[in-house]
Amino acid sequence: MIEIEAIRHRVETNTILHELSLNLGEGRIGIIGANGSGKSTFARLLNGLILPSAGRVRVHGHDTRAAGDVVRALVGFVFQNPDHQIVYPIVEEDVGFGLRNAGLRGDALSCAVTEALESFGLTEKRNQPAHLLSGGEKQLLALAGILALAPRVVVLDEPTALLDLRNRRKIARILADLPQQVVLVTHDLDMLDGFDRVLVFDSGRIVADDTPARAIAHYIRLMEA
Ligand SMILES: Nc1ncnc2c1ncn2[C@@H]1O[C@H](COP(=O)(O)OP(=O)(O)OP(=O)(O)O)[C@@H](O)[C@H]1O
Repeated sequence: MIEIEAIRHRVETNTILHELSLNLGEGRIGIIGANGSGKSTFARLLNGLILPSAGRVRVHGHDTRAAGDVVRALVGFVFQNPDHQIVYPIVEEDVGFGLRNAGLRGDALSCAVTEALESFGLTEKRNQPAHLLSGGEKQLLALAGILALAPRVVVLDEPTALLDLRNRRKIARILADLPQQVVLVTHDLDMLDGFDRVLVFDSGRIVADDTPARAIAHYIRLMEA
C-alpha cells in the first residue's frame, strides 16, 4: 500500500503538483496525461527520488522523507531513459550490480544473473558492452536489473518509449505476470489492458481516477478539447 497524504510539490514559484491525497493499493495502476502534467514528478515521489514540498508519502508504512533508504529498497524505479540506470560497462555486470549490493555472491549471483538475462532475452548479450545495446535492449536490461532485486513495488516511467512492438508486448507480458504492485506511467495506452486503476493527470492535478476504459475516455476528451 502506498499512502499519499496532502502532498504538494513546488519548484521555486512553480506549482508542479497541486494538493492531492490518495492511497494506491491495487496491483496494477496506470498514470496517463499530457506532457508536462506532473506524471514523472508524481512517480518519483513514490520512491523518495524527490520529496514533496508539503505532505507525506508512505510505502508499506515507511515515510519517504524519514526512511528513504528503506523505501528505495521496497520500490524499484525504471527510468524512461535506460542510460540513467545502466551503471556497469558489461551487460552481466550491470544486472549483477544490484544483486551484489543485495548480498549475493558466487554461484547464487551467477544463477540470478543468468535467470534475469534469460527472462529478458538478453542471454546472448551477456558479455557485451552495455553501451552497444540498442535503445530497446538497454530498456530491457534496466528492467531486468531492477526486477532481479525483487522489490515489493515497481514504478516505471514510460518504459516502452524506445521499444518496438515485439518488445512492447514483451514488457506488457512481463508486467502482467509480476507478483509485485506495478505503477506505470505511459503514453502507450495499450499497456493499460487489464490494469485495475488509471489516474489521469492534467496541469498537476488528478482529473480522473477510474477503470482503464473510463480513464482513457476522459484523457481522450481532454486531448481533443
Ligand atoms: N526540477 C524541476 N525544475 C523545474 N521545473 C520542473 C522540474 N521538474 C519538473 N518540472 C516541470 O514540472 C512539469 C511537470 O513535469 P513532469 O516531468 O512531471 O511531467 P510529465 O507529465 O511526466 O511529462 P512528460 O509526459 O512530458 O514526460 C513540467 O512543466 C516540468 O517542466
